[in-house]
Amino acid sequence: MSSEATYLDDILAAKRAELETVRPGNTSWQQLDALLAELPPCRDLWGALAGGHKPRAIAEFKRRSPSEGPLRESADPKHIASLYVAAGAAAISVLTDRHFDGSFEDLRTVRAAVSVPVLCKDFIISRSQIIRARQEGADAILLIVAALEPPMLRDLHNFATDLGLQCLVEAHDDHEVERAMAAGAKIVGLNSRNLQTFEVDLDNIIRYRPDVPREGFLYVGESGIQDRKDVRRLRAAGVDAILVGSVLMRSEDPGAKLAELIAP
Ligand SMILES: O=P(O)(O)OC[C@@H](O)[C@@H](O)c1c[nH]c2ccccc12
Repeated sequence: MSSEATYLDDILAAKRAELETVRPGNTSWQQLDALLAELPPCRDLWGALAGGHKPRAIAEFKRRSPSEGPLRESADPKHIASLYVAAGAAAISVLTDRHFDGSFEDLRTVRAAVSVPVLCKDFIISRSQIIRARQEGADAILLIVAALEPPMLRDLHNFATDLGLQCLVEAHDDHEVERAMAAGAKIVGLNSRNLQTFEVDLDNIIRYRPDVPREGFLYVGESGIQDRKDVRRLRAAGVDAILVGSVLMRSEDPGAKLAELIAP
């Protein structure tokens, strides 16, 4: 990790402070088993992304973002999620972090409104957050390589998997892709947005595609996707799925925009 303080560092510091006020204590495996027995099984993100016409779409519900500002602040998650699914979304990502005006309420609302897998989009640095995500109805979580030292990334990946969650593991370059796979990631995301400058470079998604084997892994292109031309380039490069948010949330008709993006 770089020594310069970045936007990611700021969010992680806020997250640590938040977690300290929660003091979850240690949950025993017995307690966890009891908890899991009460919860519905997770929906299969891998299965949703693996089949059908590529790239599959993970459509994101995001009210605002530090990089883009307000997108659709008073949006109704149930309505937007239904539009996404009708337009062909394979899965839905929901921001739950407060820097994005996200919440677990949004996650629960979306989970109840659709039958596709729902990804909890947050800055996860602890087991307690993973338990919470599972309890709130997440089918999958995001783990960010740049936010976690290798042993922690592996531990959280294993822990989430034990709870039945699938992980989208996010990298920004070839080194991080390697770390993701070393931690056991099968669904690898390449985030085209630079976390320091917020600049987006879709070429990075294409550049690092060869670093992830086509068999046994899925490769997800994340962030900055704007139009059909972008999607066509990513499709030609062999990207399995795209994660797209801002352009949909800003659109007058998010469903129509998604359908246009992923049309064959
Ligand atoms: O809104 P965009 O540019 O279409 O990007 C979606 C998604 O990739 C982005 O929200 C994202 C990717 N990784 C993250 C980590 C945390 C918060 C947000 C993100």
